[in-house]
Amino acid sequence: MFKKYNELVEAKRGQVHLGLQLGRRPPYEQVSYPGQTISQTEMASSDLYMKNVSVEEVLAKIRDEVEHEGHGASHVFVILGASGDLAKKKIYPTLWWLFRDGLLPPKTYFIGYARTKLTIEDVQKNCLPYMKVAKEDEAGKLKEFFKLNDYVAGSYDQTQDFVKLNKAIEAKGSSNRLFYMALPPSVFEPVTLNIKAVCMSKGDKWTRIVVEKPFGKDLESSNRLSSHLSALFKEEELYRIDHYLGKEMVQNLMVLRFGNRIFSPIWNRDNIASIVISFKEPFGTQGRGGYFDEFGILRDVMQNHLLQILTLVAMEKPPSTHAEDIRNEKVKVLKSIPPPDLKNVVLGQYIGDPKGSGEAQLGYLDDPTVPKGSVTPTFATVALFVKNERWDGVPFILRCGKALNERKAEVRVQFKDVAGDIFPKGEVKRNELVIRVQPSEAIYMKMMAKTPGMSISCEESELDLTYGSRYRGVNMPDAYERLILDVFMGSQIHFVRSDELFEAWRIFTPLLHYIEEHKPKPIDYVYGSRGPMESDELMIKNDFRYTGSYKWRSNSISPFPTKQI
Ligand SMILES: NC(=O)C1=CN([C@@H]2O[C@H](COP(=O)(O)OP(=O)(O)OC[C@H]3O[C@@H](n4cnc5c(N)ncnc54)[C@H](OP(=O)(O)O)[C@@H]3O)[C@@H](O)[C@H]2O)C=CC1
Ligand SMILES: O=C1O[C@H](COP(=O)(O)O)[C@@H](O)[C@H](O)[C@H]1O
Repeated sequence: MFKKYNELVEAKRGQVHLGLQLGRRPPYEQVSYPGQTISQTEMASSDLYMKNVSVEEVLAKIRDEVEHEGHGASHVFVILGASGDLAKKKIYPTLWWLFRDGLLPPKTYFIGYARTKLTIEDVQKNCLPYMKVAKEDEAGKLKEFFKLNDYVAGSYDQTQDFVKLNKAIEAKGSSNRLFYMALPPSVFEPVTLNIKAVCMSKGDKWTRIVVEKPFGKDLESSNRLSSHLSALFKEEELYRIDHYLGKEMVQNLMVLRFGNRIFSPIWNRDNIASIVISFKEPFGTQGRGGYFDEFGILRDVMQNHLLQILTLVAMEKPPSTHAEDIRNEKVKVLKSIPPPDLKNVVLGQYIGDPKGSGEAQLGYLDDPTVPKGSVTPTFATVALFVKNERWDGVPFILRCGKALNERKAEVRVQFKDVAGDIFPKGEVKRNELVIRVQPSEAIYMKMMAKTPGMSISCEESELDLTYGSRYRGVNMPDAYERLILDVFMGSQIHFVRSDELFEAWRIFTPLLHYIEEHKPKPIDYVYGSRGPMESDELMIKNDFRYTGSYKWRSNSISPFPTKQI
């Protein structure tokens, strides 16, 4: 296990071009240059990097760590809200997968903390259904994992309970500390205050705080939370998770755009007509309408996941792949986006499908946890504009909804019509580059090709990079696995910085306040449909053409019959 973690650290260190900041990277000697200062690309841990320390100091620190290897823990991961839904469905399973695959640093311990009095056996029982344990092969390893777990029951606002938690952490020895806030936002403030007061790591060990969304409800509440957190912690100690940034195809956007010569010259308003970024889910609120109703689809998905994807699609090339360079570019894009005009907004709410079965028969308002007559949107399409030289006039259409016809998240870049078309009218269709985030990751470029054979007409075809066939058997880690590992390693590339958050709320707050004040009735759409027709109309108005003529033939079936010779 130890070996594997080191291999990963080494592999990541090899990717200096990916700008990863490592929490720890033995052995340093191979890459150090005595007398020189650690530079951005010769990174050590982010905290060391921030202090711009010399190589000699880094070496001394590493030697010290190696000397004390035998004693104490290296890391303690604290799950706050350990009795909750996120903890059992995502955080514990993710820690288990990382542990099972030998990707965690050696001597990592886990401590659950929540008000409910639980034993480790209870925690294990709660999480087991989500941990995907291969029964015979992994039973021993699972035992090992839970042996490294502890649980402390305590309140969120009593400092003496956090003193108890601190004692449990200290019992593991001197360690780096990660606190994962799997908690409702209502207790963020007392919990972070108590961590700062009594649970911070000592000496040269670091503390990192992972914060889950929602990061506020609007610009004002988000700013309040940001000021609270920044008064307690340094920005490099804060990891704001947007789990879409951990998805393979979202991470791939940087490589696709900046690692290919073919895209950069056409990635602009001269060539692109519109860009659609979609999120669709085929189920409704599933009895969690009470929670959802407070936020609605704009806060739940659009203001964070879709806007984050937009920034990666629209940003300029950063000077390097260092986290701060990337996040600077993302912020610049956000600063260029004015709040949406109401004429570019369609809001919907699902109603039951009388012909459907089970949950599909129930509309949003039939959920007993949803307040009567709620006008909270469960679907939204919003066209945004990036007012800069590259994108002026190009609509970025963000579209998301619950209880739709399929599960899908994708980016669809639609190019302009061919100028001076010489083919029969209507035959040539627009090119489209589709980046499918989920399910079944794929990138395909819809393009025109001559119809094979004697024909001289053209037809729609594709360049197809379907991951399932191109990368057969490759393990695709879950978004949380990548992101939690990044926290261990001190890489903030895939985390949201406070100024990104500020801009994201600045863009959406006027619309959110309008909805709260004026309560416009969302358009009904039937459970299991594509959403309101008005959304398609808004897309047409914003220069997205859907022809419905494209037919994809799976690449596993050859359309050409093999000739018998
Ligand atoms: N490598 C691969 O795996 C490949 C897979 N394919 C698959 O082939 C299928 C077709 O691909 P695709 O490009 O992308 O085909 P189309 O251009 O035919 O469809 C594009 C999308 O347009 C949307 N749409 C449907 N009706 C309307 C409408 N009236 N107005 C506006 N939009 C509409 C649909 O999405 P929505 O309902 O979300 O609006 C649809 O998915 C897909 O299932 C795709 O995944 C294609 C190529 C390669
Ligand atoms: O953040 C959220 O995301 C999920 C969808 O995540 P996915 O990885 O399954 O696509 C969504 O269901 C939830 O409402 C939202 O809060």
